[in-house]
Amino acid sequence: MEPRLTATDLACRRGERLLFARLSLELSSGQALQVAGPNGMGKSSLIRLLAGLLRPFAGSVERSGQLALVDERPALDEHQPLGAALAFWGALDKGAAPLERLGLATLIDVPVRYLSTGQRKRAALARLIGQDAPIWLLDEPLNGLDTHGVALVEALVGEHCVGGGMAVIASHQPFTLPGLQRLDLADYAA
Ligand SMILES: Nc1ncnc2c1ncn2[C@@H]1O[C@H](COP(=O)(O)OP(=O)(O)OP(=O)(O)O)[C@@H](O)[C@H]1O
Repeated sequence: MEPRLTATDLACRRGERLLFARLSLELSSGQALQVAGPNGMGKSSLIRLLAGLLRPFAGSVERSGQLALVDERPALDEHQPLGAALAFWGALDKGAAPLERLGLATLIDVPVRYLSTGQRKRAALARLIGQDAPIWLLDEPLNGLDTHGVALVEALVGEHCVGGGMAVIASHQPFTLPGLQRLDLADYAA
């Protein structure tokens, strides 16, 4: 089955505030979309709506295909060495995480709590790839990464899409990818 992600007439309310409304999007195999907008516009909220973790105030989200989410919480045991923490998920996941390419191979004995921000982000990417899901939802995937890390994420997303996957990238930073679509949340402010 072809992966697909469709949002129709979405509105999002957090607390008493309506953040955005009348937002529709449709992504299919091979496509990537950057969600941009200033702090607090609701980029993270949109990612969580698309993931099914938040209920829309109005509208609907339809999805076919497994999804994998990267946000600021990598869901790795802080007390375990990185290798063991990743192995926990590796036993459940279908794919293999490219530790060497992600710059993690020399860190497998380091407890997760000692990892730097960028190293944590790389570990989250290892989990993302391990999940082997066609739909990637990436909330600020470039945070904490150096220029080499940024280029790596751009390359990984490009390869994922060429391989038939799709990605939604919430980021206020420039993201370089051929054919990248763009949605500015400010255009949907309620
Ligand atoms: N549980 C909540 N209850 C009430 N308001 C919330 C809740 N969670 C988030 N908000 C508010 O919703 C707004 C949007 O938050 P969100 O994290 O989606 O924004 P964002 O565009 O991702 O911001 P940033 O770029 O700063 O990460 C913010 O004003 C935030 O304070």
